[in-house]
Amino acid sequence: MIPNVLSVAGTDPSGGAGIQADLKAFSANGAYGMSVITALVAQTTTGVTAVREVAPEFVTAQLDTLLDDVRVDAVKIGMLANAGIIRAVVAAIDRYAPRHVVLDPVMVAKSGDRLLAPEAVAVLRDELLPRVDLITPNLPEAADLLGEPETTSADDMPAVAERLAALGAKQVLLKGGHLDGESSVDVLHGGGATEFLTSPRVATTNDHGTGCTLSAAIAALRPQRPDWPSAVREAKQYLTTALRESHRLDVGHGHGPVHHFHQWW
Ligand SMILES: Nc1ncnc2c1ncn2[C@@H]1O[C@H](COP(=O)(O)OP(=O)(O)OP(=O)(O)O)[C@@H](O)[C@H]1O
Ligand SMILES: Cc1ncc(CO)c(N)n1
Repeated sequence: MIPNVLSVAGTDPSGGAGIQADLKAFSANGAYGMSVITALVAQTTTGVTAVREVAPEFVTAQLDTLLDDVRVDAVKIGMLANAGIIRAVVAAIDRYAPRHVVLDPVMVAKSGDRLLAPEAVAVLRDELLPRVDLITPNLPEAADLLGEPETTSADDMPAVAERLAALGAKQVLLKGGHLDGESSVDVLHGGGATEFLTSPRVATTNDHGTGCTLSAAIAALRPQRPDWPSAVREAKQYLTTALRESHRLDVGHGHGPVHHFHQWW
């Protein structure tokens, strides 16, 4: 049976990040995609010009309407914008207890624009993080969640991932995309094990929405695979291929999107 996978996130009219990227990644990874929108974001490859946050009660209305009808096999949570929306999502998780939940703790867009109110970071850490199965922070997000300076070395990443696990996340995928080097290194920590996931760094400026794509691919694959490490490794391979194929796109003048490549297209 094809899994039903839900993205709870903000929008990107240019189709590279947020809900739009998630739905493409779900389809390409064999899932049926659904979405609950938390914020309308006027953004493209060059940055964000405006944000309209959805009222928390309307996020709840979308979640309840959907979850009362449809079985959801996995959820990917992205941009949440503010504390009210975080709490609406927390309440829905408590009510419906979805099977697999991935949290990409989106805080700042690649362009530097904030996508989460600074005072909401503590709410995300204390109320949402302990309720999810996997969190996928990049290095600046990890530093913000831990209230410590950002690491600049891959050697430090296992210890950072361990400190994040101590906040209550069952599995932590710490993304090293912001480090320099020949390889793009992530660390997966959970269930008492730590592993490095290393892929060749693709020389491209088409890196808008890489984090969204990775977490969405993980959510799509998890119901189809026996455990988190299998889903995460395959999703990382999917992202590397999507980055490699991105040169075939001509979208915008800034950080372009990745190509949600499928072998039969
Ligand atoms: N040039 C690249 N080549 C290969 N992999 C990359 C490259 N850039 C990023 N990655 C990988 O992409 C994933 C996302 O990493 P990153 O740390 O950039 O996340 P992010 O900042 O959340 O992304 P975004 O905010 O654009 O959605 C990680 O698995 C990282 O290793
Ligand atoms: C809606 C949305 N979510 C996440 C990101 C992070 O890339 C973005 N730019 N926009």
